[in-house]
Amino acid sequence: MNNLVKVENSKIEQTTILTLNRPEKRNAISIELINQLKVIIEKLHQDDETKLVIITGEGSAFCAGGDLNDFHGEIDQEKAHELLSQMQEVLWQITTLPMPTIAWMNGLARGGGMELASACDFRYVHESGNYGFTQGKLGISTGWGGGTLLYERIHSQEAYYWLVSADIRSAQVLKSIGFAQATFSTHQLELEHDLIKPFISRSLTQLKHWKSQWLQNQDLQKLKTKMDAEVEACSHMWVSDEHKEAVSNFFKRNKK
Ligand SMILES: CCCC(=O)SCCNC(=O)CCNC(=O)[C@H](O)C(C)(C)COP(=O)(O)OP(=O)(O)OC[C@H]1O[C@@H](n2cnc3c(N)ncnc32)[C@H](O)[C@@H]1OP(=O)(O)O
Repeated sequence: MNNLVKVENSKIEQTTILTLNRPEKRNAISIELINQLKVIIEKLHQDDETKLVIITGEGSAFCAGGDLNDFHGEIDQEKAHELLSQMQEVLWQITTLPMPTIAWMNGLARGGGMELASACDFRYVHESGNYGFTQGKLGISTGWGGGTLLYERIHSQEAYYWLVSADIRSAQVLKSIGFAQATFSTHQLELEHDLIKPFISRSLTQLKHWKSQWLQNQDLQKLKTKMDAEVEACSHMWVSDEHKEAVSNFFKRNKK
């Protein structure tokens, strides 16, 4: 089995780094990748030693969103619901992990890649990347619960407008609207990076306490209900002609 998600555990720093590992597909999330992520995140829920989880991508991209070969345009509403639910469950499990999580966005992100980043507690973005909730241009909405999470991360009117406009934004803009906490310029993720050091210099007990406080501050039951509603809404848009055409245009564009 290919490791579509690489897992590195630093015993000294008690940090686990998950690297999406399909650089040739810009780390698009396939069904197989979802299955691997599910197992890894489940294990982290039982982990009493990890202080910090970092999610990043191999190569030039953080994540190009759902793999449009698997999440293709011809599936029916029920199948779309089933597939979207699987990744929504992964996002939910990431959101509720008992330790802090960082999306280390090493490069561009689109669609579901932005949803995945929204499930993390913090987002640090590469200064040369560009980032967009582009679902709107594909005739759908966010569908993994990441739109709901976006409303938790930035001002609600800003979130609303970003989802409608579906525009692609720079790292600087992400920081200015509060989606990203900071930008970085390095191409290598080092645990001694100034953005990561504050986390690993705290004790496990402190970090778990702050994470639990962070989760208590959100109404998790309501959040889950809203994420479920998002999956349902997106699954109905999945079968629209507009969406089918957008997916077909993407593959035609890539064949040129
Ligand atoms: C609820 C989930 C909703 C979703 O996430 S729907 C998907 C949203 N994402 C997208 O629409 C992104 C589509 N991709 C793109 O726009 C561009 O590929 C992107 C990410 C800007 C990267 O551009 P470039 O660096 O120029 O690379 P490229 O276009 O030549 O792509 C390299 C190879 O990766 C593949 N790829 C990129 N994004 C993919 C995707 N989402 N699903 C399936 N395959 C994808 C692309 O087909 C190409 O493969 P190949 O080399 O032609 O075999």
